Amino acid sequence: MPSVVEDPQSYNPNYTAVTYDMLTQGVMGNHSGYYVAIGMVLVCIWLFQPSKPKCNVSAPLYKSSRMKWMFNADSLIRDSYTQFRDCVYQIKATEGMRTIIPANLVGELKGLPESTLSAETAVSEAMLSEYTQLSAGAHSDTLTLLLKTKTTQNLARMTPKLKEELEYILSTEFPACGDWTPFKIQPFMVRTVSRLSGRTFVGPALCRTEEWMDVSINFAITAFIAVIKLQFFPPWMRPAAQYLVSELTTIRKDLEKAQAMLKPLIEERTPDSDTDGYEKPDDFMQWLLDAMPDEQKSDYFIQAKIQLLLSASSIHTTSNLTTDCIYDLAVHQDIQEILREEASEVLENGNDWDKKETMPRLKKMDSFIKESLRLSGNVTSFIRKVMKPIDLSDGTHLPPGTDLLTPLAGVAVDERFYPEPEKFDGLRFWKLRQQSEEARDRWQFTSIGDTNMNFGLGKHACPGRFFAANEVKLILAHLLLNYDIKLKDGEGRPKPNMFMMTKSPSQTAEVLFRRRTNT
Ligand code: HEM
Repeated sequence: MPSVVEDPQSYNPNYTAVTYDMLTQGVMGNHSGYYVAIGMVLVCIWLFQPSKPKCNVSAPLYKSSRMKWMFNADSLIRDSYTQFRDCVYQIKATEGMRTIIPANLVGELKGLPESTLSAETAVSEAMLSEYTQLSAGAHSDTLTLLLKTKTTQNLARMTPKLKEELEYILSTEFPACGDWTPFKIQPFMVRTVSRLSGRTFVGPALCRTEEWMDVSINFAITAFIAVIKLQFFPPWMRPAAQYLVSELTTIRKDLEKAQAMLKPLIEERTPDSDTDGYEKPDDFMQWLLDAMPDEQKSDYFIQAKIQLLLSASSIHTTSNLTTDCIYDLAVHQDIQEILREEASEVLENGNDWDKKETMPRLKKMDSFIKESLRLSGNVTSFIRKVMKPIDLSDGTHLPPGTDLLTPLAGVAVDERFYPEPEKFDGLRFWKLRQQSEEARDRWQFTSIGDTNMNFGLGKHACPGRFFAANEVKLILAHLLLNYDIKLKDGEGRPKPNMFMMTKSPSQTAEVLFRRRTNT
């Protein structure tokens, strides 16, 4: 069994990550013998339970075991895609039948309203929000709007603060690297991204505290374990079985802890907000406070929940990608110098982080990050539930209740969209952008499209992707300007871990860093 499992994330099942160790520890607690016995019975019930009621989609079924869906969804999607790449097909997943929509038809769906094709219902069902509370509910729109407006528009202004945070964590938690030094980068990246994001989300007073980092990092992990445990019980047993899932209590306690940490900070802010000369703090906590109706401004529970959902959506997704980028830099030595040169040119005197044009000018870096995400990103995308009947142009009828996904891992290696798809070409998207005036603004890391679904599609496409791009570029540029990176002698690129539809970079691999002397 691998010692690590998955990627983390948000209240979208496409992103949740836990280690196998965490999972087994979480599942067994201190009564391992007892839980192993119960666990084995449940696994057997679950593995052999009859298929869920079939939905009436007339589309071929790709036959595969549930174990493959659990432990090897990446190959499952790639293999099934090879067979059916331009047709609608179905896969029996752990939670029932999933209808897979090919890239050539997804365009017909991405603009449909929530009342016809729902992302919220699909995510809520997949994350068992009824039990786990993993949903912003009525506040989803506010969260998304603030990410699209305040967070994205203020990126350049926030970047020097993030850089300050990055330098601080490097000086306190990164080795000196006078000579080549092995370092486990994944756990460091989780803490770094949590700190940098925290600086924008809750401000400097809270983001450096271990208590805040602990809840903001672990909320997604605890929730993911809770979902997995609950999934072992058939739906009719869950109202009772929820009391056996200790993580649900941990989730409630984490929300209470977050609320207790946020309350004094919010209280400090509210009375002064209208006073002359009072300078409002510049963070998501304040933007949210300003956006909330008066009667909810002192609802600390809502603020805690939104903050933890924000952390759950952002920390592990972004840290996974940054870790994958480091692994790719370690493998592809030649690209390090190219990206370093670009970074020194763009940052001229090293202090231009607050200029709006700085990040967009890191075009080769942008391409490199997108290529890493193409080959290491999620397995599926566009999780949706059909609410009203839909007829596709190929004649497929999708009745209400149908659960949809797109085969991201297959599309990402389709040679029609990405020539020499298995080859890692850090400048792939940069070269495409050079081809014409029209292509200049396409193929960006944050661009989305029917063959480019790492951030989803349509109204629910990831609103945090510009923030993520900013963070990853900042971290990589800073590391490249200050360190050389390579694999340990005789080792290849660290293998990713697969668990329950999610893929995440190795959490235990070490790569070598050496401080550059000319900086
Ligand atoms: C590399 C990093 C990231 C990846 C790969 C990623 C990926 C995704 C994907 C695939 C979706 C679902 C889109 C859909 O169903 O159409 C999504 C939704 C979302 N993401 Fe991200 N994300 C990342 C970073 C972030 C960050 C940094 C934030 C917050 C600052 C964030 C906040 C959200 C939110 C709030 C949603 C739900 C949007 C909605 O349902 O309307 N994500 N993300």
